[in-house]
Amino acid sequence: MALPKKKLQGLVAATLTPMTENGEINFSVIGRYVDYLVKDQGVKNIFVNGTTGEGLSLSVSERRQVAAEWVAQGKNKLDQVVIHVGALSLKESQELARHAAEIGADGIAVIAPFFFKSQNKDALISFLKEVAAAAPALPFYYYHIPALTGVKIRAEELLDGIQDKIPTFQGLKFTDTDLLDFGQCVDQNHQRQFALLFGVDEQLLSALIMGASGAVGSTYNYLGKKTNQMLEAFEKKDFTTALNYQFCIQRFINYVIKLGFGVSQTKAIMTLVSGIPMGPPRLPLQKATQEFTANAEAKLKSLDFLGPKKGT
Ligand SMILES: CC(=O)N[C@@H]([C@@H](O)[C@H](O)[C@H](O)CO)[C@@H](O)CC(=O)C(=O)O
Repeated sequence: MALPKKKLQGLVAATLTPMTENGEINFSVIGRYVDYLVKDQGVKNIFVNGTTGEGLSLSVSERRQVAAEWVAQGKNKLDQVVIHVGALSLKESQELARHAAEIGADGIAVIAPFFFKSQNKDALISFLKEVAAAAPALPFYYYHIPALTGVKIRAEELLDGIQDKIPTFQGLKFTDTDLLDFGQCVDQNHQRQFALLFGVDEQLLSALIMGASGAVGSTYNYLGKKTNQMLEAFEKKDFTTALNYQFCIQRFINYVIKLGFGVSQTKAIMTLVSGIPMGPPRLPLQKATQEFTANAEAKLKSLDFLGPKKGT
């Protein structure tokens, strides 16, 4: 079994899937997107085809092409490319896992199936195990996001003994505000063998104190640099500075959440901040309004989050 080159840590940007105005995937900007993450945001790990990437709104063929493009464009630039391969169909998920291995991805992640839901931990692990087995040389991450899947099996319960069932298991992407559950995952992970990646950007500092090894999120696409400053202050045990950064990031996220915030709005903000066109989301999501974008821009400016504008 191949182990990861290095444990996944630090910031991981949950990438958006750029689209053209008529709803096709805009592969042509992915190279620029990689450079922007690395050079402007200091983010060298990505999580592709997840929630932010609208992975579950893409066809299997599109998911394969998007994954392949990110891996190709990220070669020698990015540290790790993790592909989300979760699907309602086990066969599709296995196909995507095999494909991720073929193209040279650094890991795969899987969400809990959310139409027919696993009723208990064993059922969920049986599903995850079958997917992981389709890519036996790739590190496997469970993507815990109960608010969207409706699968409420606690992560700490799932983690208990999981490597006996899934030998490639390498960690969790934990997108939930239940810090008791997250803390108990960290507590179990005393040998620090797993990457425990937190997914609620506005609460990252609390998770770092609990022992998160890194974070996967949508805002690291455009607030990666700011968040990296928070991580640096935390590493130096300068908790006052770290908290100031977290509060500043919270002011922005709190503001946009009140306006209505999701993938569509993230596409609008990323277009504004990076100058790279992300295009509209795919239905059933709807494009962010111009009013949202204008308000978000004013807030970014007032917080001094807008660097010099890039040419499009
Ligand atoms: C529900 C949701 O989309 N959560 C985001 C967060 O980054 C979120 O946008 C952020 O914390 C703002 O609330 C990520 O956890 C999602 C993510 O990493 C992904 O795209 O897979």
